[in-house]
Amino acid sequence: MTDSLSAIRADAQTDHADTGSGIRAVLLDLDGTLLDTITDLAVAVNAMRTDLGLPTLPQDLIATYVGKGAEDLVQRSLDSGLEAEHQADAARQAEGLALFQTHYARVNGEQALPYPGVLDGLAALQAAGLKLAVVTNKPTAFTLPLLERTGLTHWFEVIVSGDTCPRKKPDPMPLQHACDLLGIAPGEAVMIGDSVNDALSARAAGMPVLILPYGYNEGHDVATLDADAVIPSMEAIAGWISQRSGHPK
Ligand SMILES: O=C(O)COP(=O)(O)O
Repeated sequence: MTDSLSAIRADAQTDHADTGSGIRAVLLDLDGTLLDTITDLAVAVNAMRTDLGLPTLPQDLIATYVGKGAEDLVQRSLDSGLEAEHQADAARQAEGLALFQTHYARVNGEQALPYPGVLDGLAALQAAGLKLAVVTNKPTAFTLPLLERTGLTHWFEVIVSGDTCPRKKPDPMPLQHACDLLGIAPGEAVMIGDSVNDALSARAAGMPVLILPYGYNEGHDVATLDADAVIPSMEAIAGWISQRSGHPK
């Protein structure tokens, strides 16, 4: 862990739920899964571009750059539409990242909203006795205020952000770390996400993965992902887990 504040652990060694499915915990992606954050992200990206004398980009295009963390979002937003020889060098990227961070700190959470079904879905998972964790590529400095501002913090025993571990999704490390903090094996968790980064990290960690179709997925159809199922909304996830046990609720 690079920052002791980047992971929150509370009550993680208490008795574990037995849903009959072998699943004890649900790991949830943040951007594009729990919260629709693209408006605030696009405001910050375009404010950065304006500061650098660049034209703004359409929000839908910026949405295809979300998923691999803030540095990657800034790099892709600076290089958008440019040939390789004109792409931003390290100094330009650092300047862009600093500007993005300043702007995003100002607007983070202003227009972010839970997707339909998220609150009922979290309530159903919690009622089923499942432990809940966030595993996001968003940096800690933005994750924690965003969860606070949108009233979601209290649902989660563990929060693993993009800078909590040395490697981000699609590496399995942050998912494995969340499981360690929860005191469970990766095979006892299910990952819920919207993108290739969630699907690949879950597969590599050896856990099932369910995909929600409304997020960002870097501009690609979610049907192309290697996932156990594409589920229409968070409300359906508790049902999927209980059906997996052969004892539908
Ligand atoms: O910050 C990002 O790029 C995406 O964050 P996520 O992992 O919650 O989708």
